[in-house]
Amino acid sequence: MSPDLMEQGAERLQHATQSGGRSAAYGRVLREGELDLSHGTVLYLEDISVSFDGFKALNKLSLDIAAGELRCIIGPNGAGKTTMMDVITGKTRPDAGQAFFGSTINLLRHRESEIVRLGIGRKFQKPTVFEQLTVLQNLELSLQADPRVLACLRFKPTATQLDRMDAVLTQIRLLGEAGRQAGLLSHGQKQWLEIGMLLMLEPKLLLLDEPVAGMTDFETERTAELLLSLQGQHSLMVVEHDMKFIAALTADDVRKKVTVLHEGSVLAEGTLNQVQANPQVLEVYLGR
Ligand SMILES: Nc1ncnc2c1ncn2[C@@H]1O[C@H](COP(=O)(O)OP(=O)(O)OP(=O)(O)O)[C@@H](O)[C@H]1O
Repeated sequence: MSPDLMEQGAERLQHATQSGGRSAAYGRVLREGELDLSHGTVLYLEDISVSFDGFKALNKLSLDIAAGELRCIIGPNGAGKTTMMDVITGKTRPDAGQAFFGSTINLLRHRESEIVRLGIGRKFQKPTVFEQLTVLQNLELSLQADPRVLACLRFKPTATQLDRMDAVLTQIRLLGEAGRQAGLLSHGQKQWLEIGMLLMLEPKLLLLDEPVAGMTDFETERTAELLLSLQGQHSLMVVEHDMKFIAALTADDVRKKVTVLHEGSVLAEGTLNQVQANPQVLEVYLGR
C-alpha cells in the first residue's frame, strides 16, 4: 500500500470520528486508535533511516507485513534488525521515513507505552519474567496497570481474565506449571511464559527477537509450534539467526516470505529457498 493510501485512510478515519458518520470504504465506523486492517497490511515501513553519529543503522528501509502473516527476518550482525524493532516500538525515532500500523495509525506519532496499548508486543532476547512470582502471577502482572509486585498480590482477576489466562497457559504449554515459581522453569519455559505475558494483552503484532537463542532442540521445536499456532490471529515478526528454526517456521507454506536485512536495508525477500539461493545473500549473510 502506498503512503498516499495510508494518508487517505488516516483522513477518512479522522472524518469518521469527527462527524460520527459511516465510512463507505470500510463499512463501519472506526474508533480512534483502532487498527484498520481493511487493506490487508498490518505493518508498513517506508524509507526509514536512522543514523547514530553519522553511521546509518537503517538506510531507507522499506518493508510491509500482511495481517496474520508470520514473517522471518534474518541478517548478519549489525544489519539493523534491532534498530528496526526499536523504530516500530517507538524506542528510536527515525531521521526519515514512514511507519504505519494498519492503514491509519502513524507509529511515529506515538510514544513507546502508547504503541504497546495500540497492540504491538515485543519480546526481547533474554527472558524478563519475575522469577520470585508464580507462572500465574506473572500472567496477572501483565494485565495490571500497576506493575509493582505488591500490587500483584492484591490483584483479583475477572472471570474473563481467568479464562484468558487458562487459554494462554494451554497455548504456551504451562498449564501444569501455573503454581510454580517462574525462577524454577527451564530457559525455554521462561521464554514461553514471557510470550504468554505478551499474549495476555492480545497484541495484533508480535515482534520477537531471537526467541530460541539458548534453547534445546526440543524447546526450539515447541517454540516453532507455538508461533505457528499464533499466526493468522496475530501477525508476527521473528528475527532469528537459527536457520533450522526459520525452516520450521516456513515449512507449513512454501510461499512464506523471509526478509534479509543488510547494512540497514532489505537485501532480499522471498521464500526461504529463494533467499538461500540468492548469490548476494550467500555472500553477505552466509559468508560464501
Ligand atoms: N545506540 C547506538 N549508537 C551507535 N550505534 C548503534 C546504536 N545502536 C545500534 N548501533 C549500530 O547500528 C548498527 C545496527 O545495529 P542493530 O543492533 O540494529 O543490528 P542487528 O541486526 O540487530 O545486529 P545483531 O544481529 O548483532 O543483534 C550496528 O552497526 C550497531 O553497532
